[in-house]
Amino acid sequence: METSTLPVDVRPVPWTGRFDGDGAEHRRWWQAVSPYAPHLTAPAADGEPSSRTRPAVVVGFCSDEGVRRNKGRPGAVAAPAAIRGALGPLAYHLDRSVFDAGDVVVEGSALEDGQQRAGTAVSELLDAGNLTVVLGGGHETAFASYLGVAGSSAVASGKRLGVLNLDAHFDLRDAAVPSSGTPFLQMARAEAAAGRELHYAVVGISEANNTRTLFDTAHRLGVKYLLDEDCSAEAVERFVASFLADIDVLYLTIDLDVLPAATAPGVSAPAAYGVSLPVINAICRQVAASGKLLHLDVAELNPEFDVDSRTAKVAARLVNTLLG
Ligand SMILES: N=CN[C@@H](CCC(=O)O)C(=O)O
Ligand SMILES: [Mn+2]
Ligand SMILES: [Mn+2]
Repeated sequence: METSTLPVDVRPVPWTGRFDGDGAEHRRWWQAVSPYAPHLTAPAADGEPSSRTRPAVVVGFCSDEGVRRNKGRPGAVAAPAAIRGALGPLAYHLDRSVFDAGDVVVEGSALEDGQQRAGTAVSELLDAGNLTVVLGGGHETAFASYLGVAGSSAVASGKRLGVLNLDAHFDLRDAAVPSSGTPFLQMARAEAAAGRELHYAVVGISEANNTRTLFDTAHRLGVKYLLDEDCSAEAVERFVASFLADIDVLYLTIDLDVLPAATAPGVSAPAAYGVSLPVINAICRQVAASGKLLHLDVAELNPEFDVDSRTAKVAARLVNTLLG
């Protein structure tokens, strides 16, 4: 049997959850997810599957080095296991297969090496016809995701990429070293080096938690954004529809600190205001229905501060919505 050659450090371990029976009518995520092997997800002979049905492959990115460098609260290194733990018991109503490719682990301060390896894994999985799902990690996960998406044949062949970030923060810091606060400026620079422009939009920006210099950078780069206080269901729907209209493929990144602290306490920087879960979930439905979703990631879960696993459960629910 063909085995995976992906550059992961930890092979997938069995998922767990409640057992109600073996039949499809009892199926939960833990019973549906299989370890990834390339031959299992090979594209059908009759062409490319739609993004609504193509197999999804989960990769963990175990890292909080970016949060540590950004002076935040470390702990996101344990998030991939916590999100899998919250997804496992959920009822499985999906029209697609889901595979687990294991984890890329950032050893010590070797963040850039981990981002490169995760990027290589994502590119390979995308080119094999899968929808890729990276479970971070601090928001330094986003640059690993970007490397994977930018290295895919979809983007190399000229499809217009959009990056949609659900986040209280721009993460456009101009810092000497990459961190969880820098990934989108890194992307803008990488896109410019490739002769392209970064199409970057953010929903949920907290004016009080982004300095003037971050707003200036956002304006200079042409970033589209909605402030948290302006996130009515209607405004968000219009904003996302207009962003989706001008791109071919979407990379969606969810920084869980976009949600109010009561909904998502388990993050490095909990939000005093935040965007409500129904609005964030509606974006996930809209994105899933668009058929443009190429890749997604979920970042910034910190299990050390996660009261009753609330934030992990929210992350699992959003992934379930996006893949369902
Ligand atoms: N990824 C996190 N980014 C935020 C964190 C803000 C904070 O710790 O207060 C940022 O750098 O702006
Ligand atoms: Mn962020
Ligand atoms: Mn944030």
